[in-house]
Amino acid sequence: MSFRTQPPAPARLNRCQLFGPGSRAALFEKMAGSAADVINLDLEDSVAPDDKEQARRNVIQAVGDIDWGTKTLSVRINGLDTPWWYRDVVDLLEQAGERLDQIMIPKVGNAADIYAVDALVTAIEAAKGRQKRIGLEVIIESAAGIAHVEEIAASSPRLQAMSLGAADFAASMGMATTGIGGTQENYYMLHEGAKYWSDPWHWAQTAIVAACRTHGVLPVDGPFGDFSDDEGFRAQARRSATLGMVGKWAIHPKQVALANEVFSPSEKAVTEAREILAAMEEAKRTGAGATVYKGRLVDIASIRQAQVIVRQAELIEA
Ligand SMILES: CC(C)(COP(=O)(O)OP(=O)(O)OC[C@H]1O[C@@H](n2cnc3c(N)ncnc32)[C@H](O)[C@@H]1OP(=O)(O)O)[C@@H](O)C(=O)NCCC(=O)NCCSC(=O)C[C@H](O)C(=O)O
Ligand SMILES: [Mg+2]
Repeated sequence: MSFRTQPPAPARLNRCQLFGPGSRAALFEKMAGSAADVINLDLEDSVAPDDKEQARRNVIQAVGDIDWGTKTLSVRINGLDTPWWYRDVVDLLEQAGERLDQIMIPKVGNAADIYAVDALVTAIEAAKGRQKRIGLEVIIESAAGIAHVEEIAASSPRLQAMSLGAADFAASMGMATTGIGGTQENYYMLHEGAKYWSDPWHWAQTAIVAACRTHGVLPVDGPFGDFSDDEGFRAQARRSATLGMVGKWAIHPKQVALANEVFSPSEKAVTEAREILAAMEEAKRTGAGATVYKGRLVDIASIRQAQVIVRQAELIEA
């Protein structure tokens, strides 16, 4: 480990973030009753321009009126290139109750974007005497966002989570697809006449995970657009989990169970992780730094790997 140790990410569940348009107030109770760990009430791209103000009013009322249980409650504001974002922040922080946990900033391009929102949030919190410090989460969904991903991850102590927004990311990068996440038909290698599909989201995901892990932020996979394709969602989510992401968005309620399934370690994985920790305790007792578990090497690094799984299981059990 470097002299500068890796800060822990927020210790809370973030397996699924369920989105719903702020203009569809009838969905809010259903979202609150879902099994998602995080709720994102949207003021941005799922809300038509003419509905922006009503959606903002709906969301402000819903923050206080609905029982959100123990979920993390987040509101996605409009982008900083629009005329709506400052009013989203001002009205939310002046009028919404203390139940609000986070503001999600879309399409961030550099650390200054977060600085601007942080400054506004900080001033309103002080002016209004808000007791709970609002967290921030961001979406990396542009060429600039991924180019500046590390400075964005380091930008504010308020920053809790960072998601990859595959739809806007693809558009900004000029990718030849209208698919939102998942396998892309034309992204393949050819070997002896057979096609082998590769993952065009992989490099952006690993850049996000590395930036997040360096600065103690939760890395999250964004939307999977085809909500009729459960296996496609599972495959995408499993790749994200393998890379170190902690959860995935749901843009339809049927995706919540899929995300929770993939981002909760299986009983078998938890048992193995606990057995590895026990094996290493035993090795330590005998003065060894490495031992054999089920025919394979485990050493001190294996303790850190096993702890990732055990900590996640403990959060779920709590
Ligand atoms: C995708 C939808 C528009 C589909 O809505 P609908 O046609 O109503 O779906 P169903 O009829 O299949 O609904 C079945 C039941 O589930 C309820 N429902 C629907 N959506 C939600 C929801 N989000 N949360 C909770 N419950 C929901 C329906 O009311 C039905 O209930 P019942 O009648 O009692 O059985 C819609 O799901 C939707 O609007 N989804 C969210 C869209 C959204 O928020 N998009 C923004 C995030 S993705 C994005 O922005 C891209 C990203 O930024 C990027 O760039 O990648
Ligand atoms: Mg987007």
